[in-house]
Amino acid sequence: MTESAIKVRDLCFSWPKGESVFKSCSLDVPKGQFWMLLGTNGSGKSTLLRLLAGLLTPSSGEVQISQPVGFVFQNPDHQLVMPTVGADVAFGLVAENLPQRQVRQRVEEALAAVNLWSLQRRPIYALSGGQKQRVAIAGAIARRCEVLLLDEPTALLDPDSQLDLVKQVQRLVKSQGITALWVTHRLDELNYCDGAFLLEKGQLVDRGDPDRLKQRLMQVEGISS
Ligand SMILES: Nc1ncnc2c1ncn2[C@@H]1O[C@H](COP(=O)(O)OP(=O)(O)OP(=O)(O)O)[C@@H](O)[C@H]1O
Repeated sequence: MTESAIKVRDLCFSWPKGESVFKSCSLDVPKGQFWMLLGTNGSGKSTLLRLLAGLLTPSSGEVQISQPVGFVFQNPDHQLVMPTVGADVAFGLVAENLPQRQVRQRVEEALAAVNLWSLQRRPIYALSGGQKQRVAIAGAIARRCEVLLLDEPTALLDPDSQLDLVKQVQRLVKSQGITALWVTHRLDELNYCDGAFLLEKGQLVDRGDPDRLKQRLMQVEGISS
């Protein structure tokens, strides 16, 4: 049987004022695969990612996720904190207290993995939106993250950069054995993943083959292929 990097069982979650988001949600993401999470506005996609990352605590149920976990937000300006590319990736390693030489090596490897090695000294403000998202991903790779959670990482990117980023993550999953869960509204991004979940009002109503889910959503939205 395939090993799961993310395993959720009977997850329940309500906001403090009592608004229930998940009543009994269960899912598995196989290790080393790239899965996407789709659903209408307010269906609970971001809340689920935050529960998986441990940023929110379930009311009940179980979340098992391979550690360490990296999180990529919709807006990279909310997570890049240092003045230059190399310094930002290195900043994520501070807690590990590694020797300087090892930090440098990990930063260089991670930036090479996202094709940004030559921009190590570039100020963050001088990067495009897509390059900033790749710096955020490099931060997770430098920390040797087993799982990458990406919350609409292409929402603020132009169409070419959107597809570049999704292809980049597909390559990383294959080359580094990372498991990725990517939230999106864009059906063309489904062409790059191994599987997808469809969330409706906190319930997983479909899961599996991305092409089938794409067809289903195109019918709902009245788009012809
Ligand atoms: N901080 C919060 N406090 C209370 N309710 C919240 C909070 N954040 C989100 N919600 C509510 O939780 C539900 C799920 O929201 P969530 O942001 O997870 O949906 P989503 O599927 O990611 O939506 P979108 O596609 O619009 O980003 C919604 O009803 C939303 O109004």
